[in-house]
Amino acid sequence: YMLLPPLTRKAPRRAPHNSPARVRVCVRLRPGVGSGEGQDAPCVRGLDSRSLEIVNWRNQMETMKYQFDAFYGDVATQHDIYTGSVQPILRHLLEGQNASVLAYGPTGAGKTHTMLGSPEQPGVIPRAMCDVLKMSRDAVGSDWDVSISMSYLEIYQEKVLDLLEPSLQDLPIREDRNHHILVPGLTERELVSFMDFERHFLPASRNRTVASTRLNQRSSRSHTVLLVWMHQTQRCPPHAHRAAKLCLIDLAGSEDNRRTGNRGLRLKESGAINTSLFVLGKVVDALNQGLPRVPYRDSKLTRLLQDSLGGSAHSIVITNVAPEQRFYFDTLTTLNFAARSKQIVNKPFTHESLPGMERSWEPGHLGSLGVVGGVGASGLEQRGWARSQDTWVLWEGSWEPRSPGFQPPPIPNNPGVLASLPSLGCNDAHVSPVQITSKEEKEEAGILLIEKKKRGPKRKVSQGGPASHENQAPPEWQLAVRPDLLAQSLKNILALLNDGSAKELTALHRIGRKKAQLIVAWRELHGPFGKVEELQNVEGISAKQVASFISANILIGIGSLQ
Ligand SMILES: Nc1ncnc2c1ncn2[C@@H]1O[C@H](COP(=O)(O)OP(=O)(O)OP(=O)(O)O)[C@@H](O)[C@H]1O
Repeated sequence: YMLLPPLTRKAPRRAPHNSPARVRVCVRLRPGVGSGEGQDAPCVRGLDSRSLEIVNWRNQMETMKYQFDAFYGDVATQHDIYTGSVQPILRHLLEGQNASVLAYGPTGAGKTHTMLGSPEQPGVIPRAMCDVLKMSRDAVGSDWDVSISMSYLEIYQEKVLDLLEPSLQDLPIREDRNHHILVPGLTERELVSFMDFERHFLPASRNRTVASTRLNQRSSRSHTVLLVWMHQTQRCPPHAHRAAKLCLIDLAGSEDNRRTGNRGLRLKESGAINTSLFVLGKVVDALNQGLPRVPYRDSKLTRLLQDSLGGSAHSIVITNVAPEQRFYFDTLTTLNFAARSKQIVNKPFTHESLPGMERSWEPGHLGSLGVVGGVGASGLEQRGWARSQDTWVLWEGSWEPRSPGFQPPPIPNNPGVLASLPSLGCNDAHVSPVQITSKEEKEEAGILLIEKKKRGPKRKVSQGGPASHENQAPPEWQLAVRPDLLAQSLKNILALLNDGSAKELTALHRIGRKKAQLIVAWRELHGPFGKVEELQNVEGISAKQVASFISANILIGIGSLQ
């Protein structure tokens, strides 16, 4: 049963005709590491060739189901992934259309295995190179002359570094008048055979490895992009020319989103990784929903991919996840990220009602709401926004499971949110700096910014948290929820109030068994509620309690919005 209203779901939008191509998303589950006793039960289970479920074994009842374009279980081979999801898009290169393959997921989930593989189990990159080079050989004797070349770069801390020529640092990204994305100065090597490819690619990969030992795990903290160009020229007049680009990308580990207390370089790295991955999610979302604005320019990665994601390009994101229970939280976040524009088959649910503990976290569109959250057996997870001048931070955090009825403290909407979350007992906090400056972007993120001219002296904290939190709240800003989302949330709560059994009603915050019974009795006598506020007509429920009920169920953590 869906307990929290779908605060973050947007009305499905049909992509208009001629709209940019959809980005396909598939999930690959890596086999478990180790065997025998002590081995975790896997937290991810395949249901069919497109669906999977994730199980939190601390509470087996907490299960989420997702549907993607394809799901590859732990027995899937490199060949299965390649022929099932990658090879079909390569033929479009011959038509002069760009393509991209991105491996996404936390460290150790199998991105490099999927993209690169090993000599025994070659991955997407060597297989695609073989096919592309074969296409050029097959063209011999045809009307077209096909040539192949490659560039290899890394995006590290929002800087473009040339791996074929490591002395070239921080290259610019430009767009020509035909909207092709170029990296002036980037080294390009012509390839005739697979041996040529290995000759350039292997030492360049070592460049990356050398840097990683020096720069502390740089390999999983940078995005590596192999660009493969296919140029075709007609042998006979009019000697037409076609160019297509294939981008093969091993993304930085998505778990870097969730580092706590990072300082210095680590914090800078996290920020840069988060910016790119966060914007990538927004780009994929915008393309798949047919939104008029796609925020390619907001990160180096998406800017580089501007002509390879959307438009007439063909793209696939391979989301890698690990089965071990200890990666449950990473896996859940990764799947939620990947599922932003996918259908979530059902919402988190619990079969049993344990008053106050069965609230489940609503997954969905990151940042589409000021703060969302809910209490589940795995604790409480919340997301929110905070602002520091023109930089917004998106934060996420979780609290350990608490006693029934546990409410999170109010979260300050201020730039010090990173520092303050751990002190509030939030043990898995992380932030992602994002530039959100235009009104359009704020609306996209679901943020309504309310500028307050001046706030008076310290106000009372409204949700029972320590008063000191209020000291950290910014004097001039507060966040509110977009009215349409708010209306939708209220509608869903109303539906539950009108249709839920007494037991189901106790799943709502601030509704215990007694109040639930009062509501059901009132409903039987007077018929359904017209609006949530009418709860105050129920004898034994005051207007004040209704206000607190609404804010606890919709705006958990936004203490100032009352
Ligand atoms: N499908 C698979 N079958 C067998 N082994 C796998 C599979 N996927 C990953 N592995 C193994 O798991 C380990 C971690 O995988 P890998 O290095 O590809 O992760 P990653 O996501 O690229 O991590 P990082 O972000 O740190 O680079 C490696 O030893 C790899 O060989």
